[in-house]
Amino acid sequence: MAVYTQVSDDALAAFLDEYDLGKALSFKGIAEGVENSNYYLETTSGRFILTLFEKRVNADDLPYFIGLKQHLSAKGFPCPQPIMARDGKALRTLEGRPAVIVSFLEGLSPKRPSPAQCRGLGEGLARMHVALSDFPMTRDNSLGPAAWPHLWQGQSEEAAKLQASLPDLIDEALADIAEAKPQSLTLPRGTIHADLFPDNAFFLGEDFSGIIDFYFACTDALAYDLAICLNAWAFDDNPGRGAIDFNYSKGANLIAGYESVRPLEPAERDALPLLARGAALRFFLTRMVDWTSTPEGALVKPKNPLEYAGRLAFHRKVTNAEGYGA
Ligand SMILES: Nc1ncnc2c1ncn2[C@@H]1O[C@H](COP(=O)(O)OP(=O)(O)O)[C@@H](O)[C@H]1O
Ligand SMILES: N[C@@H](CCOP(=O)(O)O)C(=O)O
Repeated sequence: MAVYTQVSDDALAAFLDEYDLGKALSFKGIAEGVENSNYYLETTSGRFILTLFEKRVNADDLPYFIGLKQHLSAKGFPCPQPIMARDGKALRTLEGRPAVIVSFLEGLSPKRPSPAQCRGLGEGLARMHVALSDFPMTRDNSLGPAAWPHLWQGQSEEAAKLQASLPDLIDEALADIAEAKPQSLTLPRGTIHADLFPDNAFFLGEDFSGIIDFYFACTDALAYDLAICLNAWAFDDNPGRGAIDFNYSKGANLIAGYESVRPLEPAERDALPLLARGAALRFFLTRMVDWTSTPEGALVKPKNPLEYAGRLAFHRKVTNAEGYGA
C-alpha cells in the first residue's frame, strides 16, 4: 500500500482552504503505486488525486513535472492536470512533504494488457512524444547508464540468493552497456515518460484513455521510452512455470502503434535491442535496491527483480528490431 505519509483531518481541511475546490466528501489512501503517497479525494466540486512526494522524487524537479503535465493538458493530451491553489501555485506542502492535487483521470490500468491495448499504448506513447516536442524544460535522466553501476554496488550477494547466476548476468550486462555506450548514440531525443508500465496507462475497454505518473520523466532518447514499454508490456510472466516469454504479437502491435504516429528512424530501430537491454537492467537494479532495502512488514510490497533479469536474458539474444516483431 503506497501511503507512507498519513494526512490528518485538520491538515487536510487547512490544505483545502487554500483551493477553490469546496469541502472534502471522501478521502482515501490508494493501495497501488510504490513511489509516492497517493490519496483519492472527492470534494463538493469533483474528483481528484492528492500526491505527497516521497524518497525518489527530488523536490527541485517538481516544477518540471508540473510544467510537463500542464504542457500536455494544454495540448489536449489525456493526463492528470495540476490544480492551482488560489495563489496560482500547484506545488504546496502538506504534512511536511511537497504535495499537489491533480485531476482524476477516467479509465482502468490493464493487469494483463491485450495485443490491442499494446497497439493503443504505442500510439499513445508516440502522441505524447509529439505533444512534448516543443516542451521547453529539460531534466537529466538520473537513472541512466551512469547510475547503474552505483545501484549494483553491494547487491551481488543478495542477488545470488535470488538466483545463483544473477551476479554474472548483471556484471556481463553492465560491462556490455559500458562498452556500447547507448548515451553516445545520435538518436532523436526529447521528453520521455521513462516509467510507462501498465499501471501508469489507462484504458476504457480496449481504448487508450491516458497516462499518469510522470515522476521519472526526463530528457532522453525517444526510442528508450519505446524500449521500456517493450519490457513492461510485451512479456508474459508465467511464474507458475518459472518462465518469462516475449509475446511477439504484443511487441509487434506496440511498435506498429508507435510508428503509426511517429515512424522510427533506421538508427532507432538498430538501437532497439541495446536500449531494451538497458531498460531491463535499469528496472532490475531499482527493484533489487528496493528488494534489499524495504523493511519486512512494510506497507509496500517490493516488485520482483527476477522478472527483469529474465527480460534482460532475452534481450541479450536479440540482434535486431525484427526480434521484437518490428
Ligand atoms: N490522476 C489520476 N487519476 C486516477 N487515478 C490515479 C491518478 N493518479 C494516480 N491514480 C491512482 O493512484 C495509483 C498510484 O499512482 P502512481 O502515480 O502510479 O503512484 P506512484 O508514483 O506511487 O507509483 C494509480 O495506480 C492509480 O490507481
Ligand atoms: N514501474 C517500476 C516501479 C515504479 O512503480 P510505479 O508504481 O511508480 O509505476 C517497476 O515496475 O519496477
